[in-house]
Amino acid sequence: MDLSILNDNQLKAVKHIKGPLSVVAGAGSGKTRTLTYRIGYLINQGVNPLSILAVTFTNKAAREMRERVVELVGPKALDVTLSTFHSFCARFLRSEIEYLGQTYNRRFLIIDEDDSKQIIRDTVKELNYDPNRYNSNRLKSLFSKYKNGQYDELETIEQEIYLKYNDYLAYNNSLDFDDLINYTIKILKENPSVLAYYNQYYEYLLIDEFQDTNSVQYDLIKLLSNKEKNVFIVGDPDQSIYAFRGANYENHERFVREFKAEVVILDQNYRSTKNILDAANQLIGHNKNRQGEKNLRSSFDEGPKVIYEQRDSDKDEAYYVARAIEIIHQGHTPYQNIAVLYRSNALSRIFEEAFLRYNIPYTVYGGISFFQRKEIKDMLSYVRVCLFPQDNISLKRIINVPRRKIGQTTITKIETYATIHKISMWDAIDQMDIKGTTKQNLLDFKEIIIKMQNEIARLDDLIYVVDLVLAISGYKQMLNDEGNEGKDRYENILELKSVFYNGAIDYKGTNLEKIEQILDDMALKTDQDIVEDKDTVKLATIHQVKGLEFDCVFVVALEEGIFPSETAFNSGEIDEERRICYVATTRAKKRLLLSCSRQRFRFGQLQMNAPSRFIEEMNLEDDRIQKRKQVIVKEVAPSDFMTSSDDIKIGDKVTHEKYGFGTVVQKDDNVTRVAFSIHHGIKLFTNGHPALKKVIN
Ligand SMILES: Nc1ncnc2c1ncn2[C@@H]1O[C@H](COP(=O)(O)OP(=O)(O)OP(=O)(O)O)[C@@H](O)[C@H]1O
Ligand SMILES: [Mg+2]
Repeated sequence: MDLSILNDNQLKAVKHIKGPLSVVAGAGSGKTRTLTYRIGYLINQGVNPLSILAVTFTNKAAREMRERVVELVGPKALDVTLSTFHSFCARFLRSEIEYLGQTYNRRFLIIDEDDSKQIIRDTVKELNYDPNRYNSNRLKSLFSKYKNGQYDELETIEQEIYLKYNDYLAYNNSLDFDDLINYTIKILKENPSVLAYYNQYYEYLLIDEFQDTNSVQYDLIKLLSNKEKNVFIVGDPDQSIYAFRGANYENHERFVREFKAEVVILDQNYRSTKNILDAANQLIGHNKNRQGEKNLRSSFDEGPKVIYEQRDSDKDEAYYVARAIEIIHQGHTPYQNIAVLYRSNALSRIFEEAFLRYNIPYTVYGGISFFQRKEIKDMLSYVRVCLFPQDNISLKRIINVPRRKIGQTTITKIETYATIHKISMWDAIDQMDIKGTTKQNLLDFKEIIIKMQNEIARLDDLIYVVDLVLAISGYKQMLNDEGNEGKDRYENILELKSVFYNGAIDYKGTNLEKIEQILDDMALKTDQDIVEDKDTVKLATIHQVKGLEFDCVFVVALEEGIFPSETAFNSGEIDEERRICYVATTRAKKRLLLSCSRQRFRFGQLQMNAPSRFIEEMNLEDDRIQKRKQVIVKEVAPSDFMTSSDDIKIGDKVTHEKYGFGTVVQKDDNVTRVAFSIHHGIKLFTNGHPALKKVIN
């Protein structure tokens, strides 16, 4: 292992063996690299790889880190536990969940966000509450916050839904993502012998992207660390962008305080050119209450200037980006080294259209992810039911897909019977008294599953699991009958084969044991995990590219109301938005292009937006930005306006005593929305508000 490529502070961190250490460092300063080398260094110093637990933010990052460490020290590194918090907890619970008592057993199902929402919807319906008022999206995020300790109390009806939702999960031996972490903590807290075992087992903990841990994860780290406290955390408080999930950038200081940790600061950036880094540093300098303020230095020349472009319409902006990509691509930058980043998923569409037109190959992160597709979930549910026929949630998904004349009424009847008799639906089918053909249809279904079970157990290569399920279930026939759309879905399913293929290599044990691990992995996939390394331009939200880097980055739709987002009202939230923008700009290695548009269709309405304040804050050397500052000042000359404000309509120019010149961007029955200059952003007024004066051109 060659340590000479590390700088002094990196080396100091890598060589730190005993006791807690916090590496606080800016973007691209080699935090992740330092953590990777430290794992290698520990192993070289004779530390048992089994006693090392390293936590990364995504499964993909974990896989890449494992590959790197294997390169550094060889196959011994395969024994290191390298996973996300959720995967670690899933693994822990697969062996320890029975400590929770009767309700759960090891064969639990991990349900994803969509499943959770569906169960909440069903619960609200069953309790006869208004599904609009008790909207499943809102409740899901509320329950999640509640489970994470971000909320102290739920209102009475919410509490009722919450309890019933949890009962349903427990009854069906299933856990949502939040449960994974909470139950792990619960077991460790309540069972000193289990805690002692894990404390003895894991002697070294390493956490990447520490700035995005929430308090529950923090508690878990604390529990897992034994009295030696060999805890190594790396992170950048300026890149903390998961406040909405309870992440707290102050955890760094808390860690240093509570663990009495040593601190190492890295301030040499090895990713971006000087121009890019200057812009990023200027931007983040506007945040108040920064923790561990640092001044990042670039290791490179100035490089090309950061480019800023404002277009008249969102479509124009997308075409501008497409053309720029073509030029950059012709200059020998592969598509895969280019990323287009935006604040929220909905903004991708207009760029996709432009890329299609220009024949630019692209991949969108997120959206409907591969593993959320119906056909993929159906396939996995079949496999689940083969492994665990008692899994009601999976069984319900596929019992009548393809159609087997088993209607919703029958399914509900079986479920009710099963609940009353405290048995699974699978067992209920045998015991229930059902008439004629329906009974036969149900028995036929069971027969299909039993046949699959037998065949899967006998397979000598797991790559055939998918074909087998497709054929025996009749799913393939069903897709065949669907024509073109069926063909697409069939192709998606074929992609699953590689997952089983890889899983078969990665895991040991019987077919069933391997499949069990593969299913867990898939349940815990994140957006970053899905995108393959094809030569395509990556379209992504900023949250999805944390920790990654690209030669060329476009940050688009940089407009007041979009980025910073309209919902970020107070200065704390604006600071979070600014950190998100900082993450975006620091993904770029060589080129950074910022763009926005004057008009944009959003939520079905035409909206006028001012350029984001963040552009000005980057202090770019760009005449147009300087000129715009002057224009704004000039346009608020007080003599040009009349006083009536009743007839203000969308597109009108207005002025306000405090906010100056602005444009009306939206108006409904009650409210007028006005976009002011970058300093003030979008403001809301009741219609006819006297403070708004229309400007006569
Ligand atoms: N000492 C070094 N010499 C040369 N290159 C380095 C050095 N340290 C790190 N790098 C390179 O710098 C880039 C950024 O490193 P890395 O991703 O580890 O930074 P990071 O601090 O984790 O960034 P982020 O804050 O975005 O997570 C990588 O391409 C890495 O290989
Ligand atoms: Mg990193």
